[in-house]
Amino acid sequence: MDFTKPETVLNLQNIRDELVKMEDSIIFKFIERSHFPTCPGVYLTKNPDLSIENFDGSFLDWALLHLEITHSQLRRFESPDETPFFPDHLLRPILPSISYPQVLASYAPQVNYNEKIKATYIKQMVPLLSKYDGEQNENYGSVATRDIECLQSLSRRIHFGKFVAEAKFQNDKELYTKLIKSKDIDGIMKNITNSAVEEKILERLVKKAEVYGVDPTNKEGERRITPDYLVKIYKEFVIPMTKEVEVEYLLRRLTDDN
Ligand SMILES: C=C(O[C@@H]1C=C(C(=O)O)C=C[C@H]1O)C(=O)O
Repeated sequence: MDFTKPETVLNLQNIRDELVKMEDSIIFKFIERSHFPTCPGVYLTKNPDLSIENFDGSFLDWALLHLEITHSQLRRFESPDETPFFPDHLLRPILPSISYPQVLASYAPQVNYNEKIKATYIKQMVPLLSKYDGEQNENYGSVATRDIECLQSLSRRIHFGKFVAEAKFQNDKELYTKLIKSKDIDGIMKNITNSAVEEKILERLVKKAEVYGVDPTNKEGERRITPDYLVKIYKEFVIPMTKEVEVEYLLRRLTDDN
């Protein structure tokens, strides 16, 4: 997929192929996170054991914010497939700007699910991915960097729903215009859903987890990335949030004459 070539971007099969490629990246980042315990202190705002001057968020928030500031100067967030967690803190790139052809509606950057993605990752995914429940202060930096890798991959995957939605809108403007005009959210959700594609994704994840996720060195009682965990994460969190992004993007689509 080449974001300078719109015809490659809005081809639904190309988009689906891209989502398949992201599975491997997400699984390998989950495996990296699985080497550490839950480390709840990383996510605690105003953690008394980890006070950060002039900052009242969590250690993870501080690390993610400062990485995004640097990445914004490297032009990361000019790319249409990147959605920042701290959009109000970005800086201008030090590299020359790339004028990507407009593929998505002008409001696309405002469709930002990262707060929900972060909350879901911390509350629902970390307990499944981490090796055991507990602290490991000496690894706070490693845990935060692994979490950021997971969050950025999950964010890119879920916000790819904007490309899926635009492709589906272009493929059937009449249907979606009618549904959007009548604010038929259930109708939009029903029509963007492709259960066969979802089923195929979950079946493939089981196979990949069996191949990639098994760690023979795991001690008794320690968790590891099992096929069930991966399927649960995708089925209950990743796919539903991707579809929410699709619906939110489509609901505003008639406000833009792109
Ligand atoms: C991404 C798509 O839209 C929906 C979301 C999917 C997902 O998040 O994996 C898969 C199929 C659809 O229900 C698609 O149609 O490919």
